[in-house]
Amino acid sequence: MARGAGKKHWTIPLWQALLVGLAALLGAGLARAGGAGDAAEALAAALASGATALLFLGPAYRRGVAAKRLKLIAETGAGAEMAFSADGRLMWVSPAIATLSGYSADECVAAPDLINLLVDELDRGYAREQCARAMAGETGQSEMRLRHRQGAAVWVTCFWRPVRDDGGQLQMIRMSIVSDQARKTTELQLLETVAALRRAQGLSEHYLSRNRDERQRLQALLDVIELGILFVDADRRVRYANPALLRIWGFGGTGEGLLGVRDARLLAEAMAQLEAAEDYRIHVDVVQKQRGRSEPYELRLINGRRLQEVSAMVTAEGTTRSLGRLWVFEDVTEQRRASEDLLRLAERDPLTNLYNRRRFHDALESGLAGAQRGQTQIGLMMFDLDGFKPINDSLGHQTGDEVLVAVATSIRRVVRRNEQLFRVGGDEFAILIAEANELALQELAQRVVTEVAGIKIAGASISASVGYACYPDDAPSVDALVAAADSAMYRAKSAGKNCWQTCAARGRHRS
Ligand SMILES: Nc1nc2c(ncn2[C@@H]2O[C@H](COP(=O)(O)OP(=O)(O)OP(=O)(O)O)[C@@H](O)[C@H]2O)c(=O)[nH]1
Repeated sequence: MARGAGKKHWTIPLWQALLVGLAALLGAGLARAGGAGDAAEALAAALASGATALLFLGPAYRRGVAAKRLKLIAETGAGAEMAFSADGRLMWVSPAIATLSGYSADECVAAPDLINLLVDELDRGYAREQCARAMAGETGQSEMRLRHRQGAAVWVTCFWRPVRDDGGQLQMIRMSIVSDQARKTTELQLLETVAALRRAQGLSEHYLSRNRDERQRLQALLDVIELGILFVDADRRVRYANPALLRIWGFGGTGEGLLGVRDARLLAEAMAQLEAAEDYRIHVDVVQKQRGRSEPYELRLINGRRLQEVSAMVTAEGTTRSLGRLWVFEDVTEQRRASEDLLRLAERDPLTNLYNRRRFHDALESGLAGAQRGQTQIGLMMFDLDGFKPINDSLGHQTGDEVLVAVATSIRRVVRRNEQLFRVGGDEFAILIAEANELALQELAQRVVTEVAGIKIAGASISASVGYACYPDDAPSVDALVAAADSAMYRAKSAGKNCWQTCAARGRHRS
């Protein structure tokens, strides 16, 4: 709207306007009007209707009182009141405009462009549109931001309506401006809170989804892994069991089916499958009291399978509070079988399945060390087949093999618990006898001679020459003992074979 015409914002004398306004109020019914906005409307109507209303006024003193009241009503409203002429000039504005905008009523009336002065840059275009509507005689309201003199934006709602004379002619436009700042601030705070909540919700959904993905990956891992995983909580109830655990222990159902089951029930089911069940129960009691990771424990099942078990207490992050215990079981049957096969290959003679020379030396050393510690005697008996080469040559290598296997089988039958049998060379064997005594050695030597001589294969004549010596009486070391037993055996060969001899120092001869 265009600037006001004069310096003052009243375009007719104040006394005249107030009195005319009061007359209009009386005429229109003040009781219906009620508020400051209506008072301003009445004032505006008075401005429009001009001096004719003066006809209804009373004495001079009453005029003065009414004018003061009307002025008071117009000037003390919470919002600013404005009156524009029909051609858009600001004719009057109440002092409350200073509270809203920081500009005095005089400054507003004098402003060359009221919108530029009062309205925030962002809303100026909108304000001009609204003005054009008002000028076109529309009634309406619009929300916009004023720009306070001190820089802050102030949200307001403007109510505007045309004021017409009795003939319908546009006399002026009346506008009320009410501050919306408090409501807007609350609204903005609310919006910010909602936005913050949405952000928080988005974030938590993001983490939830990440968590779900993480769980899926972990679940997939635990489902395919061959290790049996069992988690038992601090109340000793199952919280998790993966499919491999059910397979390994032969537990029926699913992992969910075990949820909440007491660990004692699982232990009982496990113990029913174990070879040394009581040992395992003791082991479980011991590790339950340990905080850290337990040592691997090997379990032998009655069905021949072997399991390895490790467990560890799980504590709450950053504390020592126990959340329960994680048990991991691995079926090591195949691994053990493979390593036992390797060990057998390394220690045993593949033809006779007797311990080989390598194992013989190990056993000899540990046997001598044991005898030394226990102050006991250990005996070494060596025997070699007589005329084995001719058997090979005449009957074939295959028959020779059969003879070797037959010798191993028959001598294995005559050795006792404290005696170990070895094949130390082609047709050469040894027996290590712990806690040996002379009589037992002689009896064993004779049994060997007799057993070998009794073997009948393809009409071959089979016999053995046997010699023995003892530690520490005949030899003080491993090498010396081997040499002494060997020499006794050769003495038996020299003595005609198919007999036994002890070492030369003792001077014993064939039985
Ligand atoms: N069939 C077979 N023969 C073997 C094996 N290992 C060694 N031999 C043979 O065993 C024979 C051992 O011969 P000797 O002990 O020296 O000869 P011997 O005829 O027994 O002579 P004496 O011991 O003096 O009676 C050799 O001919 C070897 O080839 C084997 O695994 N299988």
